[in-house]
Amino acid sequence: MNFPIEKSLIIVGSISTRYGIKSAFENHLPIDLLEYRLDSILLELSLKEAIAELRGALCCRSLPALLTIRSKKEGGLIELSDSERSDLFERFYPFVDSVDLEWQQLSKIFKVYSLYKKGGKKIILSIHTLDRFLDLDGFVSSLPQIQQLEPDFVKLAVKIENLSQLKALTNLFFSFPDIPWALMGIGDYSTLSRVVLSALGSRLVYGYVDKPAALGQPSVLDLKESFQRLGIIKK
Ligand SMILES: O=C1C[C@@](O)(C(=O)O)C[C@@H](O)[C@@H]1O
Repeated sequence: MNFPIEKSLIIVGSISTRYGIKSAFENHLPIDLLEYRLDSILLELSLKEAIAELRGALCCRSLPALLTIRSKKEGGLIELSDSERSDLFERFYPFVDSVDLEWQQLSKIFKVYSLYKKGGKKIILSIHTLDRFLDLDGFVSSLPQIQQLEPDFVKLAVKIENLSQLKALTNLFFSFPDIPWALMGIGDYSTLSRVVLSALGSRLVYGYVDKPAALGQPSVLDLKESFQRLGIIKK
């Protein structure tokens, strides 16, 4: 299935529950890409059940799919070893169109990156700081290494506690205009940050399909309503 790489703003719908797997294709949601948070889905289903349900949904998908399996260190919801995560990423490789990998943990599952990259699937390299704002200087110093890996998107999902932090994040667009950014805030400024950052050029914006996957994450329906009202996307 084709990843909508040509779109300037890609709306990603996060699915975290069994209900979400079942309902996503039936509802006509304003989504360009479905994110499957397997670490969250595994709270409700056994591994065997989750694999069966997800494969069933993905083999006849009508929207491109993104696979995310976060470890606890990356803000994930269940404890999975690096080899368990690698195994799951490999099993679902034929059924998804893109993958989200945490930059700081990449060396532990580098073979997953190589597999997806060689297969031409889209790669999102992410950094999450769910409980604090990012050390921007530290991040900028690691940008050359990140760029060497040629990710399709560089994603930052960080807690924003005041407007100066939001402003600091927006500076990345002007300092590094050639990077395909996916920038978003978590917490009280979650929705405002997604509106501002999407208007300025963030390529991916996340909302939830079934339940919030992060503090303050808006629903995809709320995002669409705000974006249309403000003229960020057409009605
Ligand atoms: O990294 C992200 C962004 C996110 O944390 C959000 O804030 O919308 C939601 C997660 O499911 C996704 O993997």
